[in-house]
Amino acid sequence: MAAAIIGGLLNKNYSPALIRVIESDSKKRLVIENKFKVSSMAEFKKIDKDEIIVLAVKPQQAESLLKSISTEISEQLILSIAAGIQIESIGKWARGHKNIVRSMPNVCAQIQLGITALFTKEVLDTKTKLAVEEIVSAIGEFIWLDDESKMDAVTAISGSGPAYIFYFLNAFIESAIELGLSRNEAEKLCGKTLLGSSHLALDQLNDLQNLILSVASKGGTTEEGLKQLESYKLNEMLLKATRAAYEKSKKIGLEFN
Ligand SMILES: NC(=O)C1=CN([C@@H]2O[C@H](COP(=O)(O)OP(=O)(O)OC[C@H]3O[C@@H](n4cnc5c(N)ncnc54)[C@H](O)[C@@H]3O)[C@@H](O)[C@H]2O)C=CC1
Ligand SMILES: O=C(O)[C@@H]1CCC=N1
Repeated sequence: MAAAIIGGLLNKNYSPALIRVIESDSKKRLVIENKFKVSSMAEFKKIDKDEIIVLAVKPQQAESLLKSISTEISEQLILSIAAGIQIESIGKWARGHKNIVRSMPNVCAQIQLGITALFTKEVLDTKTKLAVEEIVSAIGEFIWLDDESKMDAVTAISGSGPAYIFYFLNAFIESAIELGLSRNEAEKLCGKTLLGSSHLALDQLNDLQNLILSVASKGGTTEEGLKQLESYKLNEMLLKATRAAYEKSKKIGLEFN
């Protein structure tokens, strides 16, 4: 995810000289240096006052990392993308640090079509707020949340969501092959169907029922397909899947708090 953010910033003409990467894995560090031409190091050295620290390690790695750098940081802004990790925990591990924004982007950031939710308990000054918004705009769109507890739902929906869509697309392709199409034909037809449908739906998200009706002719083929989706209760499956991800996000938060 950090690489997606760096790629987005460079794409927006950010100077590589403004970005420093801290990556403990030497192989990954080399890849990042070669790909993005940014400087990188294995661990934190001195951090300037106006640098923004993007916390992009796995939730399980956040505590030890923050504790190890807590003496290096003063008022710098920490922008966390770690799933489940609450602002209170980040503050505690960073010795009472306050200047924290919690966020949840998604993997579509890799092509600057991500959506990021942001939350802070602080009243950010205009310059800091703009800087945060500039970072997340580099990877797509963003929304500010009014309550940190919503972050668990966001994680389950737009954070994990791309994986559900990829899962669906994979199954869709497999079905197409089962019906006699070649893999190439199946990938092209299913991929473009998902892309076109997404674009069409984005303008009419409050009227999806009508869009469904516009495809499903009375007595036609789509009706038969939809009947199967209904009988296997796809909507209930989706609710179960998102609820499980939501509960896991809450559990991570409680585990580490
Ligand atoms: N992958 C996704 O689609 C999304 C991930 N996230 C969140 O983003 C965070 C990162 O996820 P990924 O990029 O998938 O994980 P990742 O494992 O690919 O990246 C984390 C990187 O941090 C490095 N690292 C770990 N401890 C370190 C330390 N002490 N000092 C320096 N570097 C250290 C690791 O070597 C690794 O390269 C997670 O907290 C995840 O919850 C959020 C939204 C979407
Ligand atoms: O699966 C995860 O835990 C992370 C958070 C959202 C997407 N990936």
